[in-house]
Amino acid sequence: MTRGRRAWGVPATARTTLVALPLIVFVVAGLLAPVLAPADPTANDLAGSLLPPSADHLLGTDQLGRDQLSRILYGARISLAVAAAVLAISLAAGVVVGTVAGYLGGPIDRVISRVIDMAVSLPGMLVALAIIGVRGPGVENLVIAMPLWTWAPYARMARARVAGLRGGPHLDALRLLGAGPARVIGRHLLPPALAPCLVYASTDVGTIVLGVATLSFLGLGIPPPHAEWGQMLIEGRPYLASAWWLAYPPGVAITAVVFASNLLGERLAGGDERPSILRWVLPALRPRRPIAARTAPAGSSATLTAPAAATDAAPAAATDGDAVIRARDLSVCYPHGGGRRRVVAGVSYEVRRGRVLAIVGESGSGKTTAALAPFGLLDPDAVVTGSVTLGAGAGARELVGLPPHERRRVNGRRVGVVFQDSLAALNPLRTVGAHVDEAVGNAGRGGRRAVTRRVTEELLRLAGLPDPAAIAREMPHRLSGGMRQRVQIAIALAGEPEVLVADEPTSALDVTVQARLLDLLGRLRDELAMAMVLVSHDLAVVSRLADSVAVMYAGRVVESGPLATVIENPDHPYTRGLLDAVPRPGAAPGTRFRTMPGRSAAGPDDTGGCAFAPRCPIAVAACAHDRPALEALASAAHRSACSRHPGGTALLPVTARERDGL
Ligand SMILES: Nc1ncnc2c1ncn2[C@@H]1O[C@H](COP(=O)(O)OP(=O)(O)OP(=O)(O)O)[C@@H](O)[C@H]1O
Repeated sequence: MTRGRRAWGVPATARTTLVALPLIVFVVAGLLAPVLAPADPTANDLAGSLLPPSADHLLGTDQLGRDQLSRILYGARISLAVAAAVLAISLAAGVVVGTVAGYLGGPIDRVISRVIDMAVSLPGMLVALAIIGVRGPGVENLVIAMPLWTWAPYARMARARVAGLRGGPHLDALRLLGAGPARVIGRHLLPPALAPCLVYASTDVGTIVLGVATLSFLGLGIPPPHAEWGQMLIEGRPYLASAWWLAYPPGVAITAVVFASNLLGERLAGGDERPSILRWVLPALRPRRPIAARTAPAGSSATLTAPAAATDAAPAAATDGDAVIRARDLSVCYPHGGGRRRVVAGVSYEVRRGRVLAIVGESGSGKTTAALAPFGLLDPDAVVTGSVTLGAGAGARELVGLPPHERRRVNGRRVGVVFQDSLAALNPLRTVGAHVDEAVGNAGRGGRRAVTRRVTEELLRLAGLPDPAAIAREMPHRLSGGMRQRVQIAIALAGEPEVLVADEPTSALDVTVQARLLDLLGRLRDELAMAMVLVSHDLAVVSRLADSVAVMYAGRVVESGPLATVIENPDHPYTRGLLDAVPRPGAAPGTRFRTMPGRSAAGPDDTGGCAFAPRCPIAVAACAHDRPALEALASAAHRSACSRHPGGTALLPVTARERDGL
């Protein structure tokens, strides 16, 4: 049966309420006990002892003449208050400890995980007995003793949830916004960690109520004369045969609460019905109709289109010497088998204001790593070397090796990033508006709530989203993929960045939405004169937007230059292979696109010669051991790393400046 549907004509919410009804009744009864109870639950009346149920005493009286109904009502108050206190402590301690362990990972996580394992394996009731045995019975000691074993399952659940989220693009996006660990944990990891714990807590209510009753039954819980259900059970036990109304009502109350809490927990865990916070956390469990974008349709981006004019001609906003980002000899290593393995080697590029550099290559060629390395967005164990300068003159900043607190002043302000997986990059718990508000605040462009929201709506409008006020109130999963990418663009624009990095921004979208998004990026580039780095495996996509291109293979740039030159006169056999695999204008109907044989080589240092040689149709023996350098061709800006130069263009001598730039 589909979740949320009616069974026997009863809606899911009504069935959940029905299941939870005994719990709800006792919570309300406990809260209203001073109003509802007909008598003082501790007032003795020996003349009226052991009276059976009657109109005066609906549940009779006990051996001291105390009204049983009043004691049941006050018993609910005490049992559920202790359960609430124990749950609050266990939840808070467990979720915080588990979240910190899951977030930090490494040795701290391992130590905390062992402690959690030990706490879970302890016989909880024995621990509570030992502590109460030393400290004595009483509400306070119960509240101290019980969380000592009840916190551990929450910690385990929270740790598992956060460890699963730790490496996600959503956290990369937050780091990019300049969020510190406290903000990441507090705002973005605690809520999802809390969700499964809340489901478990609904079951735990019954366990704790039963535990309190058991301890009271053993004389170690709530001491007399307090009305407590376990206490009432022990007092009624000798009268089971003669005065059944003493032991049965508290027994029924305990059973009802335990059953209701277990059934409720089961329903919530099964996803049949969720309180609102869980609905935010697990949005995928409900079928949703994405809101359709209302922007005008555009043409397909599936064909390769060379720019009309040679792309050396800068857009109006750009002037020579406007380089906003310059990477020199950028390399990235990861720990590997006791040593290090380079995955990107000696990459150099520069992008000027109002220009777009596309980094293209097959999967695993290192394009994302080369594009994100300057901004500290790789895994923490990545070792980045070389130099990347952001800006020019007095505002220039070296990004490689920037300490985290200084990086926070760059990311989200001077640099914006659009990630490939828009759903993963956005927090499913927060509205679109909250995401953009945060980016606006971080960029120092916010103010009072209403002012920030106005800026947010302006950014959403700039990103081409219709009805920004309504979109701001939506949750990310309610939007289509194209709209979520526009939200990411709005977030990236919040700091009016000098550089926008878009990592495969359109690869999950259909061609029409892809084309609209690329047009939007092109418009923003022109209007805001940003430098853009566009990462893509698809030359057809980049041909729509890029001015220059760097083709990467096995962690190295193998060809670079103005887009029109590279497309019309490719030199490297790998670039030719990429071009042969996409539709080109003027291709005869029925033309078959060729795919390159073989698979991409693993890394830049895996072979002594040209990494592409094993797949190259024109390789000669020397290619296997001589690694060709990136050399300038007929135009100094067009460079290729192939010793055979199948483009047939003459080689120019390379100056030191040219060797370092595009
Ligand atoms: N955390 C990591 N640890 C070790 N190696 C990594 C790590 N991240 C990436 N790599 C390696 O770096 C190389 C380049 O990866 P990268 O993601 O930059 O490639 P890509 O060209 O962007 O591919 P894709 O389009 O599939 O993302 C790959 O060989 C990849 O396995």
